[in-house]
Amino acid sequence: MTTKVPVITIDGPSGAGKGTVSRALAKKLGWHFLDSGAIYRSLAVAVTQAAIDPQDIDAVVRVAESMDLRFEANDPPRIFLGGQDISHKIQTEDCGSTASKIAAHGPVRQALLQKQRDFQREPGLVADGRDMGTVVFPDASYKIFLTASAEVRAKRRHKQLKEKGADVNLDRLTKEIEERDRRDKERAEAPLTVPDGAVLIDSSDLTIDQVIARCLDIIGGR
Ligand SMILES: Nc1ncnc2c1ncn2[C@@H]1O[C@H](COP(=O)(O)OP(=O)(O)OP(=O)(O)O)[C@@H](O)[C@H]1O
Ligand SMILES: Nc1ccn([C@@H]2O[C@H](COP(=O)(O)O)[C@@H](O)[C@H]2O)c(=O)n1
Repeated sequence: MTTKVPVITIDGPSGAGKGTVSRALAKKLGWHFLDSGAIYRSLAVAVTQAAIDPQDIDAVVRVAESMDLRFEANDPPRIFLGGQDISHKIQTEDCGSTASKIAAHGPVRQALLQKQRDFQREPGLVADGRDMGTVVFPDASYKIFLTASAEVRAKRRHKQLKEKGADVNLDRLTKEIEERDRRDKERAEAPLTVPDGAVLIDSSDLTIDQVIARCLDIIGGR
């Protein structure tokens, strides 16, 4: 008999707090954490560094299949591409935007599918992304859809980037995030949507700790 490794999926739009909450939950539970967006962002870095046209899907797929990614679960977590620390490079909105353009293509998503599923290891996994509950882990034990108003999400992202020393303009950032969300929702392949059976949490008026408490309630305080 095989025992299923439990998975909690947290999907939602940009800046809803998925990464923050997923990481905290994984730490509380002593489970693994998958930041699937970081995989798409790393591919965007790899494609840019190789001077490949993001529209050349065959070439992007080849990079996706061969890229050597390593995650280090430090605080903050670090990510290495072929030994190069790209943890800072993947954080820009430009990188998020390129990631979202290449993520719209089915063959690219297919090339990254197993890399994400490999994170499902004992004792459990908290997986953050856009299609965790719909495509990557459709049999997840618990599914959460975390959202917040577009205005709140843009302000959060603006504050986050400013704190990291980035020179960002709120109006421009709001437009870029709206454009990325629209692309993620409207694409034909694995669009961002509320998975069947997911519990919706709107974090617009909740603190990070309140969101974590709600998630723990949903999974029965495991
Ligand atoms: N409930 C909250 N209240 C206030 N700030 C929050 C809340 N949740 C998250 N934040 C802050 O918002 C910023 C974005 O959060 P986070 O990176 O977790 O979002 P995300 O959903 O993972 O976004 P993306 O999908 O674009 O990576 C962070 O600086 C985080 O600390
Ligand atoms: N499961 C996922 C995760 C991410 N993407 C795409 O990557 C972009 C960046 O993701 P972040 O969570 O790091 O902001 C995102 O906008 C999506 O286009 C995805 O398609 N599927």
